[in-house]
Amino acid sequence: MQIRSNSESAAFYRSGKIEEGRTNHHLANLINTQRRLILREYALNFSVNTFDYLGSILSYIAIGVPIFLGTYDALSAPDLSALISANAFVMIYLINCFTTLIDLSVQVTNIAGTTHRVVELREKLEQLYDAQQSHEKNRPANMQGFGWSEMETLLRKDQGYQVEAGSESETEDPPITALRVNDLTFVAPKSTEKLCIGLCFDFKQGVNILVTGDSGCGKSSLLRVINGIWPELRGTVTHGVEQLPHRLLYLPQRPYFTDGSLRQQVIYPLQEFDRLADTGESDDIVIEDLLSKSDLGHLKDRVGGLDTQVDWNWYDHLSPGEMQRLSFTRLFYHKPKFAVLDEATSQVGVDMEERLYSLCSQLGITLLSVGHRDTLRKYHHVELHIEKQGTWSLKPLSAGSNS
Ligand SMILES: Nc1ncnc2c1ncn2[C@@H]1O[C@H](COP(=O)(O)OP(=O)(O)OP(=O)(O)O)[C@@H](O)[C@H]1O
Repeated sequence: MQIRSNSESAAFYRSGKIEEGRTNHHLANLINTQRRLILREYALNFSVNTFDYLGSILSYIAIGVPIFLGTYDALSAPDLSALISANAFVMIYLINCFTTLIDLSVQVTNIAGTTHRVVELREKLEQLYDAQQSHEKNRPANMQGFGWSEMETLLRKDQGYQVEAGSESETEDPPITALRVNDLTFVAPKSTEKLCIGLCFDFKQGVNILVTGDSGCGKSSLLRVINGIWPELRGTVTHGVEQLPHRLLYLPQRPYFTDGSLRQQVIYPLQEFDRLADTGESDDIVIEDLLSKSDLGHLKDRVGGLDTQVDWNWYDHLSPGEMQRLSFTRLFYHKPKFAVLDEATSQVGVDMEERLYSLCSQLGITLLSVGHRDTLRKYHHVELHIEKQGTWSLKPLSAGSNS
C-alpha cells in the first residue's frame, strides 16, 4: 500500500532496490509469524483429527486389551458383543463431545477478541461524548463579553431569515468571535513535552491572525487542538460559530480531494444532491468563474466538463500548486465567514498568493493562517508566534495598523 501510494516519490529517490529489500523483509516477517502459528496449531489439529478418524478403532483397542487378558472370560458371546457395542458407543460419544468442545474453544477465542475491540470502541465513544458534553456546557459561560444574542441574529440573517427593518443589529453588527482560546496548554500524542503553554487569543471577525514559528514547534498541532482532533491538556477552546462550510472552513496542510467529478471537488464537503435540494439551481457559471480566478480554468477542459466522473486519483493528476489553488476554489465557493489555512499557499508563487489572499479579503473571509513566508504578514493583522519551548507571543502586524 505504502509503495503504491508513494511510488512517484520513491522513483525520484531511485530507491526501488531499497524499497524492494524493505518489502521483502516485511514479507519474511509475515511468513515467519504465519509459520510459528501453523506449528503451534499443528499439535492441536493433529490430536483432533486423530481422534476424529481413529476414534472408532481406538474404542475397539481399548476393549480388546481386557478381553484378550481374560477379564471378560466369564461372559457369554451375546453379553460380550453387547459390551463391545456399548463401549464403542460411549467412546465415540465422548470423542464427539471433546471435538465439539475444541471447535467451541476456537469460536470463543474469536468472540473474545471481537468483544474486546467492541468494548474499546464503546469506551472511546463514551469518552468523546463526555468531552463533547463538557465542551457544550462551557460554551455560553466562557463567552464573557461576547454578544451571544447579537451573534444569533447575525447567524439568522446569514441563514436568510428576515431581520426587522430599523433594528439595531441591521446597522451595527458586532464582530463575531469564531474561537476563544483560553489558557490553552497542549502536547502531541504519546509525548510529555508541552508544545504551547497557557495560550490565550480570540479569533474575531475582521482580524486576520498569522501563526508563525519554527518547524515542529506546534503550529499545525494548535489547529488540531482547536479543531477537537487532539485533546487539550489544560484550558478551553470555545467555538462561537458552527463548523459548517459556509461559516468556518479548514484547509489542511495536505489538500484533501474526494473521488468523483471536478464539481464534487469544488463543492466538497457538500454533495451535488444536497446542493440541488437546497437551491434547485445549477451553479456552473459561479464554479467556472472561481476556477478561472484561481487560474484553473484549463481544468474543466482537461477533465472533460464539470460533471465528468474521472477514474483517476486527483492527487496523481494535479501539481501541488494546483491542488492548493483548487482548495482555495472550494473556499471561495463556500465563502465562509472564517477560514483556517494551514500552509495553504506554500506551493504557489508570491503573485498567486497575493491574488488568493486578496480574493479572501474581497469575500469578507477572516483568516487564521499558518505559514513561514514573510510575504504573508501583509495580509494579517496579528502575528501569533510560537517558540519551541512552549512560550508564545502576540504582536500587531502592518495590515492591522492600515485597517
Ligand atoms: N500525529 C502525531 N502524533 C504524534 N506526534 C505528532 C503528530 N503530528 C505531529 N507530531 C509532533 O508534534 C510536534 C509539532 O508538530 P506540528 O505538525 O504541529 O509542527 P509544525 O509547527 O506545524 O511544523 P511545520 O512547520 O514543519 O509544519 C512535532 O514534534 C511532531 O513530531
